[in-house]
Amino acid sequence: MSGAHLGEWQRRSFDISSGTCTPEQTADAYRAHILAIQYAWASAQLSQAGIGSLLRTYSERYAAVLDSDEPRTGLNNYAESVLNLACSQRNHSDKWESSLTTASVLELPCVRKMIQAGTGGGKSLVAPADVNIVVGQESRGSSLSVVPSTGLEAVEPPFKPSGPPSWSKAEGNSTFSILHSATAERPRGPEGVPSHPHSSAGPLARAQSLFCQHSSAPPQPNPAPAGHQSVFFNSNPSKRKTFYNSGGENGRGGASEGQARQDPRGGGTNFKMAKEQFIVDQQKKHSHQSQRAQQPPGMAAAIGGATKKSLGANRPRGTFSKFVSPMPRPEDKESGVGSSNAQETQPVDERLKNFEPKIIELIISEIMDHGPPVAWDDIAGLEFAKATIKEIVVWPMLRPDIFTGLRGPPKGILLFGPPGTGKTLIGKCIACQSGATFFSISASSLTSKWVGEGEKMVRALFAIARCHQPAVIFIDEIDSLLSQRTDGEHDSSRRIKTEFLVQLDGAATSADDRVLVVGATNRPQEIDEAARRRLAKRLYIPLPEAAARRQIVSHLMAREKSQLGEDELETVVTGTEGFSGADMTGLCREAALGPIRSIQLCDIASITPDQVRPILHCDFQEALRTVRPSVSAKDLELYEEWNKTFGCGR
Ligand SMILES: Nc1ncnc2c1ncn2[C@@H]1O[C@H](COP(=O)(O)OP(=O)(O)OP(=O)(O)O)[C@@H](O)[C@H]1O
Ligand SMILES: [Mg+2]
Repeated sequence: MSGAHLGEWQRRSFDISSGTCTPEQTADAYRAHILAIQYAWASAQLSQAGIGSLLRTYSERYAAVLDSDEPRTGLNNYAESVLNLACSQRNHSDKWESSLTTASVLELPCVRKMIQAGTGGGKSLVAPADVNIVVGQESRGSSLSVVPSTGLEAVEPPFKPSGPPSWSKAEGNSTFSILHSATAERPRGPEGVPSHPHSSAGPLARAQSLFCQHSSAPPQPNPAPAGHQSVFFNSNPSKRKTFYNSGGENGRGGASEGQARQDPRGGGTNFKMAKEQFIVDQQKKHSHQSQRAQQPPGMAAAIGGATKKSLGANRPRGTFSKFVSPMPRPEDKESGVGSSNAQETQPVDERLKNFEPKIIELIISEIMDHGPPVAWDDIAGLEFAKATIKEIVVWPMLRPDIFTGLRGPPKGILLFGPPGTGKTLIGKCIACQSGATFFSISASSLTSKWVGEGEKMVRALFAIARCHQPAVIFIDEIDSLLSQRTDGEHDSSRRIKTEFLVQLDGAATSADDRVLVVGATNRPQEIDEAARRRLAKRLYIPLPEAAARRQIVSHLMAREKSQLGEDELETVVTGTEGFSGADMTGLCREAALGPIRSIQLCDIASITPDQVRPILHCDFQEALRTVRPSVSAKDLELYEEWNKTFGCGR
């Protein structure tokens, strides 16, 4: 090593051994050591044996700092960071305070009007069935939502108002005398007394019993019918949760079931608030998705499907999509909800014992996914790249016993070339055809998922991949993950890069591991030189040649109603020199719109699909006027140049 390097090394070693460093500083120092070793290796300053021993020593020390739970010496603060993150989020375990109180109800204009009307001895201004509608509309900001059509039944089901209510000034407050009269008509309990516990209490108490049924009031010996809950949610969060969780096998079942069970009317009402229905619908959808996600990885391959796994782009998003709160909810623990899931994702392998179950769960549940299969024939042209990939990826995965020693496959492949030439498509095809466990991650999801947790995700990703061998880790747009390291860059992204390099071929990887990293990029020149060396097989994915363009057009036209003669096809092919595969697809899409554009506007509503004319050559000619190639000749030169310098093609 050079003198400067050794000096720096010495300074860091003193720092570490001084005992005054924080765990972060110690981890940084070890990381810097590892980098220095790697650079020394790259520039052949150290022997192979020395490198191996040094890397092993410092990787172990680095790992010890990263994985240790000891707050003084370790960095394993994942739970803490997650808690910090989660603290700023509101979720259904937060306390829920209703803004609707007895006082605020009395302040409502409609109630005031009714009071005045009652005081004035006039008749009711509002029909009983409208009461809840008015209350609902006036209580802005209260979380009330009332379905108007359900009327009074939804407010107070056991009441059966027959005829106009009697508005009397009895008991001082005329507003609630309507309740009093209704109480008299309430169905009686077995003892023949009105079942309402406050039948003899003052009107205010009765009003409270109606509007704040289960709030902070002391426990009631004979609770009011559960029908109240559907309208006036109380401010007690635990009961509210019980309400949501009351139905369904998984403890998160629909509100309707719970409601039917609690409904004292016996006959069972189908009344459901819009919010409840929404929750039930979302839960059904969610349980469907999780069933799909829980399919074991090998199963899809066994049924001929692909094991494409994606983190990010293809995942359905939404409030109820697959977000799993990192904090177990108390009721989940009690009911055992999620325990089966947790068991499935428990680290069963020795190698995973140092990783937090949540990270493993995150990678297994979010990175693994299933998608539509792509065959090698779906990729037009690129014969050399396809043959090389089959040789490196597919065969060694199928016959590991033959591909040993010098014949062992490289640990990393880089697919580079202009945009839209099929790099991602090849990734999908590898996923389907290699029979390996396929992890597809986008670099951005690794860097942004949990800030500061990226390197742990990377370590866990490789550890899980090693447990699921043979495995392929596909990283699309890898340049954003492994770009050149600069002085000004963020510390966390530098740590992720270093971790990646260590994992790609450090002491962490054994020669027998069948974990292949496939990176795809259209900016190969931005990739860090250390990463470039590790992605040993660098394959150029060029623009499609004439034969490939012809294949793309005929492949796409075969699925549509089209009439394109051989000569016409040839003119399309010659007219699309410089088009990428994606441009060709775009051209075909544009041409396919030609027959639709030729339909008269007045006919478009009534025409049947059979009456739409086939796609013709003139549609392609028209489309060629608007679709242009997306790759410039200058860009192409850069790729060619990079391929000549670093590529592995012929
Ligand atoms: N060789 C090809 N054969 C068939 N279709 C192709 C080919 N190349 C590209 N396409 C079409 O173009 C679309 C985009 O291709 P893909 O996403 O693989 O490009 P890419 O090389 O990953 O581009 P980028 O660098 O911008 O990510 C594909 O979905 C496919 O429809
Ligand atoms: Mg791509």
